[in-house]
Amino acid sequence: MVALDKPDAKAAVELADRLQGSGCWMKVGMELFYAAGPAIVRELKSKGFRIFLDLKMHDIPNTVRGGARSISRLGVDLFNVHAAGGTAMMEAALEGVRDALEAGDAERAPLVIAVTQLTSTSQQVLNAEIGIAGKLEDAVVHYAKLAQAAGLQGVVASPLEVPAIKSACGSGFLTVTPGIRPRGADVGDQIRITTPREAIDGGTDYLVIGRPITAASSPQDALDYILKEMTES
Ligand SMILES: O=c1ccn([C@@H]2O[C@H](COP(=O)(O)O)[C@@H](O)[C@H]2O)c(=O)[nH]1
Repeated sequence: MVALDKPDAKAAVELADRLQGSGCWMKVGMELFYAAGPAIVRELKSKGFRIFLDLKMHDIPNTVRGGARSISRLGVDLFNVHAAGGTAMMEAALEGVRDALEAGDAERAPLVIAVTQLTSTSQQVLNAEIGIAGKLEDAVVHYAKLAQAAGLQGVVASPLEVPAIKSACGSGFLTVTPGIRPRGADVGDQIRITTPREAIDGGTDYLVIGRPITAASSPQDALDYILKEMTES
């Protein structure tokens, strides 16, 4: 999944066009969606891309239900909420999807997954700033189990936590993992990272990669390099 973190529709579509035929999903996050709105989702869908709408909803259940209803009408393939919003909020997201289907406003149900702990969060920040005690991996697994019990199909986590999530929730529970950095790439604000190859070896289902592709002088070459690294034995 390529994180299309671009400031406007023009820049996003130019980049997506260069990655046509790669088989990649496009991840539309806050920067692009707040600038370009639902139209960018429709445009990318019309070009054949599968879409992860990464808006990380975190609000009261009624608001999330309405948000999920609207997102489902857009025809995205996957969207997310924060597991920290709790069970009632996650269940409300699924109710919103059902509302849209029952009203005939959506053809298919998008997958709904939950953010566990952001990949920019360190063990130290989790304990000392956020105020959650214990091991970060345990907090991630706790959120994953909560999301699964609420009926969600998977979670966003670091690839480092995938083996623990799969062991707690089963291999069919989806893991979508940002925090991917090819060897030698600029780490930026990411803390819990692996290489693409390590993420695959750890059993992740979907890799989310932004700047290592989108900030490269040739995004196509950067993607090819990553795909090669992923498939080499
Ligand atoms: O825990 C999370 C949740 C979401 N993200 C998003 O993934 C991409 C990563 O981009 P890079 O440029 O490869 O760092 C970005 O859109 C984040 O909003 C995340 O990184 N961590």
